Amino acid sequence: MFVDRIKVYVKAGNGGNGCISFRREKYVPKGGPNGGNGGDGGSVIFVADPGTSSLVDLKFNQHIDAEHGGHGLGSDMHGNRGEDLYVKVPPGTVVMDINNDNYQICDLDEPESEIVIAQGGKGGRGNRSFATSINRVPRQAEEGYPGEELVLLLELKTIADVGLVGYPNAGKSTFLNSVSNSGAKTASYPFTTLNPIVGTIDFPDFTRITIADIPGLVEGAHENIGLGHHFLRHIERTNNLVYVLDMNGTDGRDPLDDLVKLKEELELYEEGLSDRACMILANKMDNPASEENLERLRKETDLTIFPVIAELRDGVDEVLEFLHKRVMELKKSKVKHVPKLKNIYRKEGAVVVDLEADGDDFALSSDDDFDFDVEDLDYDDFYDDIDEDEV
Ligand SMILES: Nc1nc2c(ncn2[C@@H]2O[C@H](COP(=O)(O)OP(=O)(O)OP(=O)(O)O)[C@@H](O)[C@H]2O)c(=O)[nH]1
Ligand SMILES: [Mg+2]
Repeated sequence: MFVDRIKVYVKAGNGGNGCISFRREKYVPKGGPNGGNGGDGGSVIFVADPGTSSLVDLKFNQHIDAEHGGHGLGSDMHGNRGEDLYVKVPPGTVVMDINNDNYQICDLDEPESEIVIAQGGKGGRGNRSFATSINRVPRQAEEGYPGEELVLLLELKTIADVGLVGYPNAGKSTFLNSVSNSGAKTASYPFTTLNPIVGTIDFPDFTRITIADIPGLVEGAHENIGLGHHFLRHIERTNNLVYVLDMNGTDGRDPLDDLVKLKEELELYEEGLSDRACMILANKMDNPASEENLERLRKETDLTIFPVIAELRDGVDEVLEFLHKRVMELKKSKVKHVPKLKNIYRKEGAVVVDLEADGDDFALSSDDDFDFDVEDLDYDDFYDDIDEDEV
């Protein structure tokens, strides 16, 4: 089973209570306070685990509770720290706070990234911690603080470089299987694929692209007809969309008509979504009617069209080459060059920051038009890297 939307209750551990206790020994009748502190409660931590592909390990309405901290004891014994609870979720999981208008707490879109979803409560201090020179016998201790508690909506939004969009039976899974080992089931009936399946393609230059087989769209998908939202959600995060058309026009369909309607569905779900279409995979070109449809299609659209017989792997390499190039170019343009700090010093009262980016040196001075206040800068991290004398 594949689950991509689930509600869970999350509760971090409470801190343990502090203890009130006094040293009592045979020859020490009036011993000092020795009540230990309570241990901190464990936190609930979500981890984006690449080995997890669906939220199926969690049950709807499941309670996810981290361990409480132990209470403090006499003889200065502190309570044990509650253990943190790590919960594996698939990369691409969006975490929302149900009690706060589905406010988005985080988006675990980076594999291996983790976030403390609910912070464990701090342990209370025992009476030993309250002793002062004035009050040597404090009869006072703190209770542990409660751990954070949340009701969450987890939603998985597939992350892939390319998304295959098409009507049921167009041949999306057949294509993906022909180029990757996705193992998507193919069959001659619609809705064979019910969940997004991501195939990975490795290239000889050690780059890789991922292609998601997004289940068949139907008219009205934007209104959630045919589980439309369930499918469309996974297109939101795919930067390159490929329209997969059945050029045969099986079941009385017309590929040109399909193209118009697919575009329409995307736009109705989210304005501008259809701008992400980068090509048309004109499939099932193994039929005489297909050639004629292809000619008509060429006149109707400016998108690059690749005629393909997915079933025979005919033409699929050209498609891969095109997608590979496109994805890599997009990725390259997104790389941010973070400037490297070389030096900070004062010059005539102004703070000057020397930076290096892309092999070029440049300097910023507080005399320049900064849109932040130099005094507000946190230099601590910078100072670690540079010579104290120069500052
Ligand atoms: N003639 C012909 N049939 C094809 C070709 N590619 C796929 N098919 C057939 O079309 C049918 C549907 O293929 P799928 O890959 O399951 O289609 P899909 O788009 O994944 O369909 P859903 O998962 O239902 O959305 C299967 O019977 C395939 O064998 C092709 O190039 N030529
Ligand atoms: Mg399929």
